[in-house]
Amino acid sequence: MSKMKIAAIQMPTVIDKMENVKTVKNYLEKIKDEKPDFVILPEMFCCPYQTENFPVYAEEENGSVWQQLSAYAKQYGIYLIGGSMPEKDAEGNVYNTSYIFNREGKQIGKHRKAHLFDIDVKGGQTFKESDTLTAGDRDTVFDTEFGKMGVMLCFDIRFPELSRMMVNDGAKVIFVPAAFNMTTGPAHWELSFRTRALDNQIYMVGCAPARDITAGYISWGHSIVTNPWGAVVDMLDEKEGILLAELDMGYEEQVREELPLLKSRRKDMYRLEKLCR
Ligand SMILES: NC(=O)CC(=O)C(=O)O
Repeated sequence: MSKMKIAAIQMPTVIDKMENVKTVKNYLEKIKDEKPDFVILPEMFCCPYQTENFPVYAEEENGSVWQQLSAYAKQYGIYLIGGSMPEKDAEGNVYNTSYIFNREGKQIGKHRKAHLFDIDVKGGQTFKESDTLTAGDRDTVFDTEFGKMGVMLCFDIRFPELSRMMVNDGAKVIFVPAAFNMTTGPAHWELSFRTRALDNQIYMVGCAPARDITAGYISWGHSIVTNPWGAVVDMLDEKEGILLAELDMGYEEQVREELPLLKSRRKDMYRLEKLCR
């Protein structure tokens, strides 16, 4: 199958965890006639994005939010990239985790954010995920009838090594639940999605929370799809809404043939010890 339909739900995040889960259901109901193959939610879609909230909202895998997402994937017959939520493990570590469900509601992937968002921009955004979160340690690629797909979380996009690992593992599209802010958003959001799409000749799909100017962390919004040529297919503004797009895997192959960047890599020259120091 060459063409797949995606929907990115740019929803608001409110304090009541399960209210956010209901919002997902309302959106799925609204878009069901569009018959999307993949639906993606924003980073921390059910937990206001603040470090002190992560341990409080955290659930173990199979918890109440997980159960609902699994049920929605099955009910609507979609692949659901469940944005992200705080996950706690048996040792009490908390991760920023994206669960991925197939059309039967079975979990087929799980990504724990590997690069924690610790920044301190003078006169701009300060944030320290590592105050309450533990980092994941692997890339995430899963199988579908359209080929392999990848998921990474927000700050992960800034590290080209991770997307390249996923493409080497066969990812045809990279889904990115994310929440840039009013400092990094205008500067780097579109640029990051276009760059990763261009250097990997791949579709990138970003889904952000809708902007709430009263929130402790203000989301940039602008959910986006970029294509293997590095162009923007579509992008929302900051308001609540849905981005629907068709991704053509045939076009991806065509770009990779016409401009053979992946094939022309000097693998004989690149050295792990030079890339990782
Ligand atoms: N939530 C984030 O990880 C934000 C981010 O990556 C950014 O650059 O902003």
